[in-house]
Amino acid sequence: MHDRPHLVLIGPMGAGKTTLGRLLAQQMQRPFVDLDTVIVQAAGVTIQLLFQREGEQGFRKRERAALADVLAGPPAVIATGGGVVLDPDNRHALRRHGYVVYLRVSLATQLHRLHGDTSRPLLDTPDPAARLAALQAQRERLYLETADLVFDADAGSPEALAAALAARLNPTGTCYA
Ligand SMILES: Nc1ncnc2c1ncn2[C@@H]1O[C@H](COP(=O)(O)OP(=O)(O)O)[C@@H](O)[C@H]1O
Ligand SMILES: O=C(O)C1=C[C@@H](OP(=O)(O)O)[C@@H](O)[C@H](O)C1
Ligand SMILES: [Mg+2]
Repeated sequence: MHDRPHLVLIGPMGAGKTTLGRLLAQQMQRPFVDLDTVIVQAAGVTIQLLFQREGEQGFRKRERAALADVLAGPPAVIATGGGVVLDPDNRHALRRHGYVVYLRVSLATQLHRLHGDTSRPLLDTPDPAARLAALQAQRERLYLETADLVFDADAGSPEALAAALAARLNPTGTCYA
């Protein structure tokens, strides 16, 4: 058994973690786990409601617990939420149990992909572009220090990007290079 069994996607909102993760898991014949979905299923309410009721802090607590559970489970392709790297214990756990890929995209791509989205409470603001830029300024360093591989996910269909990323990984989900 590989000692870092999971393939983990990190990166900002709109990078395509959920979309590419699902496709990659199919391609690699591994289970797909979306961390936000695990949190929502455990809580029984949406992420917007969790933020309303418990604040971002409450959401982060649930996110930390969900991540620990998922990392202790069977080898999977895991799509995280954009803020998972804020917690130092999460960063450590991700690197210990997974091969971590940072999906890098431009601010313009994020804005384009997330236009009209109402499911992300952090974007419920008059100026989503400024919010995304501020989040990236805070988090980019954390994505880079956590990642084993940085993958440019800015252009191309989800299918083409998933195939290109899979081509850079061997069957255990670690990098050839
Ligand atoms: N390569 C892509 N090209 C165009 N649209 C994409 C691509 N990847 C994802 N999307 C779209 O962008 C939005 C955000 O994708 P999602 O996978 O939810 O990102 P994340 O999980 O990183 O926030 C979704 O509507 C998705 O369909
Ligand atoms: O960047 C963030 O802090 C968040 C990203 C979201 O996931 P995606 O990155 O999949 O959109 C979700 O976890 C929550 O709304 C908070
Ligand atoms: Mg997602």
